[in-house]
Formats: sequence, C-alpha cells, structure tokens
Amino acid sequence: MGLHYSHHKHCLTHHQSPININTRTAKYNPSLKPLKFSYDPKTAKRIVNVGHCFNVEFEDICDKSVLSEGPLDGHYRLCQFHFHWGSSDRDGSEHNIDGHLYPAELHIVHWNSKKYTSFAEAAKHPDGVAVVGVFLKLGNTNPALQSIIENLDKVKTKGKACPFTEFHLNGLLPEDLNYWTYMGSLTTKPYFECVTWIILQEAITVSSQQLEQFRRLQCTSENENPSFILENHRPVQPLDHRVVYSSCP
Ligand SMILES: C[C@@H](CNC(=O)c1ccc(S(N)(=O)=O)cc1)Cn1ccc2ccccc21
Ligand SMILES: [Zn+2]
Repeated sequence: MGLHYSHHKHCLTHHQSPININTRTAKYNPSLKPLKFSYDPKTAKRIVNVGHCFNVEFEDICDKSVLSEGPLDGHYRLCQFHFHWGSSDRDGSEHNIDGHLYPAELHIVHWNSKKYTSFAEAAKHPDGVAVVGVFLKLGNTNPALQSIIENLDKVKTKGKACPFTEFHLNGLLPEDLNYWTYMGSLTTKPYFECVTWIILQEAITVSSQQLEQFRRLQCTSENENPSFILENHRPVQPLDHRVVYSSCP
C-alpha cells in the first residue's frame, strides 16, 4: 500500500515519485557527504527492452559496482540504468526543477546489498533502493550515449535483449556531483516506496537525433502490430510533508 501513518496529523501520506524540486525551499544539509561511485565497466551485461523503456543491466551477484556515501548508510549495488523521455524535446524528464522539464532523465538503479540479498527483496523496504537521477539537456551529441544507441536496433521490440559488455558508466556523470535528495518511490508499477532519490544538480547533454532513436523503440512484441515508446515519464506527485535536502548551500 505504501501508506505511511504520520501520527501528528492522524492522516495517511504517500511518498511517491517523481516530484517537482523547488530549489529555493530545498534545505542545505551539511552532514550530507560527497557521492562515491565505484563502477567496474566489466559488470555491464546486456540491454533489454522491457516494454515501457530499455534497461542496461549489470551483473549484481557481488559488490563489484557500488554507490556509497552521499546520503546513504552502507553501500548500494548497481543493477541497471534506464532513461525516461517525452514525445517531443519539450518534455521527458520525470523530476522537474522549479517547474522546468528536461527532454530526458537517466536513472541509475542500486539496491542495499548490505542489508538485503536481491533487488526484489530490497524493493519492499524504505531503505532498499537508491536511484541516481541525471537530467539530459538538449545540446551536442553525447558520445557516451552512442554505444548504447547503436545497439537499440537489436532490442527494437518488447522482450528482446542483446549482450552489452564493458561500459564506462562514469561517462554519463556530469563533472559537478552536487545533488538534491529525498525519500520516494519507484516511478513505474508497483510504485514501491523504497527509493532514496539522489538527483544531480548538473545536467549532461543529449542531441535531438539521439532522443529520436529512443522513440523508435517499440512497446509491442515482434509478432504484434508495432507501436512506439514515444514517452514514458510519470507526472509529478504531491510532496506532502517531505523535505528535499541539498548537498550544497
Ligand atoms: C519492482 C518491479 C520492477 N521495477 C523496477 O525494477 C524499477 C526500477 C527502477 C524504477 S525508477 N524509474 O523509479 O528508477 C522503476 C522500476 C518488479 N517487481 C518486483 C516485485 C514485484 C511485485 C509486483 C510487480 C512487480 C514486481
Ligand atoms: Zn526510472
């Protein structure tokens, strides 16, 4: 159900994602540490068309690629990354910044391997999952995306997968690693409230032509009439009594 009972108000509140981040009311939290990314390029495994998007999956049988520090207690194991985009370059990101939408958003998904033994188990706990969100802004072709995009024709229809090994995920991170963080949920069904969201304040670039390639993916399987994943971003959800913290003043 994902309902939390907040005693002082005798009401049930949701902690859903995405949200609009109001940069003026975000609270600087000096106890937030810098993020520590320790990714091994050899843990990249395959690209899968999951119907509403494509996942770049990583081997997560041991702690070879982990995220630690930042707002997190312990270490969270990398399991996949994916993107959200819109039917045009005017929208596409899931989180908004002061009401501003970006044309796409990267989600790097990790699960708490210190306390849990799989993503599916971790997804049932409020401290189970950590997702790093990176905004994509329109600009020059992003070379780090090319190796992914040139494989998309191999996973055109729902359920298709192709091998994808040796990927340098650091190439998709901006220089500045300052972030906002808040407690929320998965943004697709079953919307489990298990995510520590870590939204980077600096965007990376993507070209219009690269976004066009995303929209050529099909949400239908190969023996169905083709329809395309033109957009896959969830509308923003109420913040309720949650506070968004910032790693910098
Ligand atoms: C968690 C689901 C699968 N969903 C995800 O893995 C997932 C990951 C990240 C995001 S996002 N966009 O927030 O980064 C969204 C979804 C599987 N699953 C496991 C148990 C389970 C039970 C019912 C239905 C599906 C179930
Ligand atoms: Zn996502």
